[in-house]
Amino acid sequence: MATLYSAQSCRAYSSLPSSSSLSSSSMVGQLQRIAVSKRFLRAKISLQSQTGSHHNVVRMQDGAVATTVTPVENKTPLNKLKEGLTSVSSSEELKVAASFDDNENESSVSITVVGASGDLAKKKIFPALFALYYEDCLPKHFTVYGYARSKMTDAELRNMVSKTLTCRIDKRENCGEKMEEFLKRCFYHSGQYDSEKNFAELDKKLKEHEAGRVSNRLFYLSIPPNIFIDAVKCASLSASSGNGWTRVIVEKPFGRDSESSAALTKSLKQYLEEDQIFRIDHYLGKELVENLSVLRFSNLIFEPLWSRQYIRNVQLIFSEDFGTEGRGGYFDNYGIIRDIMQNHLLQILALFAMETPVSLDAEDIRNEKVKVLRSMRPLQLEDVVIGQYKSHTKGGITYPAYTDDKTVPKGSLTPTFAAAALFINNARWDGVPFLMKAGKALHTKRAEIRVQFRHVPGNLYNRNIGTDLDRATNELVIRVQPDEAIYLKINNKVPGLGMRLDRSNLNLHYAARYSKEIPDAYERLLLDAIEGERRLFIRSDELDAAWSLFTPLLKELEEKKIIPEYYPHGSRGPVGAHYLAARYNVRWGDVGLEQ
Ligand SMILES: NC(=O)C1=CN([C@@H]2O[C@H](COP(=O)(O)OP(=O)(O)OC[C@H]3O[C@@H](n4cnc5c(N)ncnc54)[C@H](OP(=O)(O)O)[C@@H]3O)[C@@H](O)[C@H]2O)C=CC1
Ligand SMILES: O=C1O[C@H](COP(=O)(O)O)[C@@H](O)[C@H](O)[C@H]1O
Repeated sequence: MATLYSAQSCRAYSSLPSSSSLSSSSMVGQLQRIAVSKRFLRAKISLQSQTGSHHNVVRMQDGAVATTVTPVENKTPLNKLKEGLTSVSSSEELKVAASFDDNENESSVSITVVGASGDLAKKKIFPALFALYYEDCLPKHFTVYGYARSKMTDAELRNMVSKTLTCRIDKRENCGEKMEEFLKRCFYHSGQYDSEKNFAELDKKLKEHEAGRVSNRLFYLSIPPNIFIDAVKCASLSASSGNGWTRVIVEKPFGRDSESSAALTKSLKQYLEEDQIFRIDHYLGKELVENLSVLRFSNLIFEPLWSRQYIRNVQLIFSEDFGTEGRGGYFDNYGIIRDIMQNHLLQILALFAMETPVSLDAEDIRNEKVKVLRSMRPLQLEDVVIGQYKSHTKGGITYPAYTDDKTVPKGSLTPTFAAAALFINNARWDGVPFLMKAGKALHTKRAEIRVQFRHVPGNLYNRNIGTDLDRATNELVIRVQPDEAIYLKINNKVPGLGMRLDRSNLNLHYAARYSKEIPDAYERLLLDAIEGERRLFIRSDELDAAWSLFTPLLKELEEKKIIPEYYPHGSRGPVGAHYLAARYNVRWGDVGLEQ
């Protein structure tokens, strides 16, 4: 099957044929297509000399070729491409007089991982940067700096990082060599997070690497939230770029309620403009979450069904089969509602439920998402069930309770499980329950979106289905992880002379359909931040709206000291979740024989 549009890997575009100037008639369609799908464009921009100037050529995966017009100084290639595209009119002869390569050669990107000695940096950020390097997605002149208080030499940082780098299963070619090359571009600077002097030293080192080129700087704050502002202040005052862009990726948690989140935003904005702040929610970078809009907006069969008219309920389910394990100190201050629901699941909900955006531009999409969030009613206590895992012995092994974690205060009431019913009070979704369920130390690790459709009115085959009409409900399942898949449960005739129906799956199983390994969410998001693409990052008004929904509930839970329902480590979680769903006439789709 042919692949439509856009490159999936930067690497696939590294060698492009020469192209001469192209006429508008052949180009306009292609340019429009690039314009509408520019977010998906991961095409390598090839720079070719033509009559003394330089000509920018982009080849789409389906072989289409497009050229772009003069870029603007000091922009990343993708932005330059966007700039070029918007200035093309349908009647124009596309003559290109651009010089991307000069800009490319003159600009550099320095990525500083603040908190480089930490868990997230080792587990996710350095491996994602390497994967981008391996895929030729990083700019020609880039440098990675680790920054933390721990004392380390460059060699020690490289040694630490090298232990976490992996090669793609489908691309082992030259991987060792690439790792060596990547590690040579990694450096370390030890400093305090609240020391302008230490950041000024970093600035000096960055300048040496930038060697007089336009300097673009990305700071990834991979540190505990209580030191975000110190680090932002020092980075901004002492180490921001003098002639290029400076961007800061901020990790969650973005506060713990409306007030603290607003205070964080206010403090960040003392040092940064909103468009420099990239609030990361790594679930938005997951492949199947990214695909949600494609599925809905580019297939005729789904969009007409996407409303209260046909959808009975939507379920957003997150479960982990391990406990807080070492992160109990952090977790106890937040709990599962803040850790997973208020951000990851709510973001998926907003993307799922939004109206068709004007375009795929970041602001158009975020405008629609924020409308969904603002149309929702804040959660009430009766809409929620909370739980906490207790110790459980199985097969001679004893699994600890949440409160057995030494970093968790004894008697903590922090929920490690929650189920909630949310409603969107707009014309499309009025009355449709959006049920969320999130938990740690459950029986399985999974994240999925389940869409249960209404029963077929006057179904001719009701007799063959039996009394339990729920068993015949069409259900669309988007399995975000693991083993990514999209499947649709349909009723089907069991082959044979009789008339017996069963429920079968139309199944798009990614491992069977696509040979390419799925990139980690952090790869996509880091690349977006480098390219200045904000679509998958949280805007401050989205964040405010998200906190408004959860803050009253969180306060009430804490003030009233609501006792969670205890569930055994490794179980399916509290039964209360089933009663909650039943109140809205819903059965959780992940429970039962066939899932
Ligand atoms: N780990 C994960 O899976 C996830 C993490 N996050 C978020 O990412 C950020 C980083 O997480 P993670 O790597 O786990 O964090 P860590 O606790 O590992 O902290 C990162 C680094 O920050 C420094 N640090 C830790 N505590 C303090 C402190 N009290 N004061 C000053 N410096 C401190 C340490 O470096 P040094 O001592 O060398 O200065 C440490 O190596 C956090 O905001 C977290 O909430 C988000 C999603 C998942
Ligand atoms: O943000 C978080 O996400 C992880 C789960 O991420 P995943 O990509 O592994 O599904 C979760 O374990 C952690 O508690 C939370 O802070």
